[in-house]
Amino acid sequence: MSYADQVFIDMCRDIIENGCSTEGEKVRPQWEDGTFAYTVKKFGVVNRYDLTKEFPAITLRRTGIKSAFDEILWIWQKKSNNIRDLNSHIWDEWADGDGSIGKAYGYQLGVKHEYKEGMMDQVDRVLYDLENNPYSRRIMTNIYVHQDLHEMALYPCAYSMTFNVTKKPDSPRLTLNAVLNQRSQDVLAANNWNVCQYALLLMMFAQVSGMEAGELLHVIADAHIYDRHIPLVKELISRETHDAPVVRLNPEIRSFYDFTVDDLSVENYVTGPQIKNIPIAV
Ligand SMILES: Nc1nc(=O)c2c([nH]1)NC[C@@H]1CN(c3ccc(C(=O)N[C@@H](CCC(=O)O)C(=O)O)cc3)CN21
Ligand SMILES: O=c1ccn([C@H]2C[C@H](O)[C@@H](COP(=O)(O)O)O2)c(=O)[nH]1
Repeated sequence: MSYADQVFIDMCRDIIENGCSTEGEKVRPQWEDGTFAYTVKKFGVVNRYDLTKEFPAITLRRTGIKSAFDEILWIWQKKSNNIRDLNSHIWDEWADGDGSIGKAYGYQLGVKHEYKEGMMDQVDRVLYDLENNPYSRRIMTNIYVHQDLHEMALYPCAYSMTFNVTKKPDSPRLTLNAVLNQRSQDVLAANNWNVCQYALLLMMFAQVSGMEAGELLHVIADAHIYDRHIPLVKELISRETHDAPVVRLNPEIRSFYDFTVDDLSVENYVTGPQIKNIPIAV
């Protein structure tokens, strides 16, 4: 069993057995047929993944690691808010006629801000600090920008990364760790998707900064399972599991902006069958 399988199974059991239901309450999302999408939820789920041990992919079903990587490049590297720059269709429901999802995700990461060192966006600020000031405790991004929320198709869910550098006693390389703060998590559709994405982001930032990728701490305020997902999750967590896949980035890439989807390799990814057509609450 992969470590991520264990974390995922424990989290789902805890939500189903001890979570609170929003049934009959005032909720925002709806199913395609217009009925309200209620959830069973837990407040404050915290999961820790050590990337020096294995890649945090579940094997209960296949996480689209390549598509997840493509989306993280769309947000963090292309800094795009247009679905035409994305190779999957996961954002189609939230895009306008021109393909834009508004001032969300990639848009915010591309906004330049004034610092003492000059004008930089949040991504370049992180890369600058990792190179010049790795022990800073101020290396973080935040895309939950209140003044722009009214122009976002969906408010950012995974909204902040805090990077923190540590050193092992006998290692020449520094270790890059990160906290991913997420206000809201659709556990079936996107938990492992988000975990794999931010693990890959941490690996990319570590590599181009000459560091080793260490721990990813995932802090989720509202971890929920949608009502129509409950039977799917129950079946999913009863499946047999496998060892974690081996996931590598092309070690020759030296600049964050040079990574492409072809620089990701996923080997030995043995999984259970895909759950086809998971309904997504909009
Ligand atoms: N209710 C809801 N849940 C979400 O997870 C979610 C939203 N809304 N709104 C915006 C984005 C879109 N996200 C999504 C949407 C769909 C998949 C999805 O269907 N994934 C497929 C694989 C897709 C692929 O590999 O290309 C899966 O099987 O998990 C993943 C993330 C995450 N976000
Ligand atoms: O990266 C993502 C993006 C979205 N989600 C989920 C979490 C919620 O189920 C919905 C957003 O609805 P809100 O009412 O705005 O919380 O999308 C995710 O898990 N991961």
